[in-house]
Amino acid sequence: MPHALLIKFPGTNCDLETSRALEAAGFSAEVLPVAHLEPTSLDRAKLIVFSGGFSYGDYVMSGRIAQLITKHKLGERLKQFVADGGYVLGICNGFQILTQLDLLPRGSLIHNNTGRFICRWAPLKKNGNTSPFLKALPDNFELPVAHAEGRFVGESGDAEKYIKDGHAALLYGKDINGSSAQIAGLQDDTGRVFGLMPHPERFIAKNTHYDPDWNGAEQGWGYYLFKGVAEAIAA
Ligand SMILES: NC(=O)CC[C@H](N)C(=O)O
Repeated sequence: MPHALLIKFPGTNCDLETSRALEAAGFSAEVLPVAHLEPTSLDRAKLIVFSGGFSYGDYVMSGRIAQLITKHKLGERLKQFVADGGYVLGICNGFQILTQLDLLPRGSLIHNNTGRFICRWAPLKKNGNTSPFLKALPDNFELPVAHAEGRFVGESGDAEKYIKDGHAALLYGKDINGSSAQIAGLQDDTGRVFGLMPHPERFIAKNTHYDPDWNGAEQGWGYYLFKGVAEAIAA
């Protein structure tokens, strides 16, 4: 059974449902408070997860303090983990944290163009089919979003470049927060590092969707994201 390590910060609040989702997809899941994190904590893991929430109260900007502390605690270990074939998933606040850990293409998640926290179902679409995290999902699906700082921005021309080169693996089906090129999720060159603003862990049971029979899938769409990466790791 592959081992998943979820790193929890003060203010992380999606760790319980995320570890349940990981277990449903066949992982053994460990939630580790950042105070206990050391470079050797990564040794057993095949997947590192940064889950959703409000790490350090979203002070400075979402994810920023957690990035600094993670870098300080792990040094180069996280990069080495990926270079050795490990997988990293950042969900919502976890994606915000991942943006400055030098594991994903450049860009930031800033306040939604509405100026408000948004909490809703979001239509999503895959951009190509290179992400192991999205392999088990259809081209179009929905997941819940819940964020104030979910608007992806890059330097001039970067968002369009990420669409073309496939780094932008997941897009919104319509504009919900002002994200450049409607980017909802980004991956690295290997596809083993993936961050997304929507919450797959909130849609595991299909009856939590407003139309449970939509597309006739057995489970909620979020389940297939965790399943996809479990299958990639097993392959
Ligand atoms: N649910 C989340 O992880 C999102 C919270 C996030 N820190 C925000 O932008 O509001």
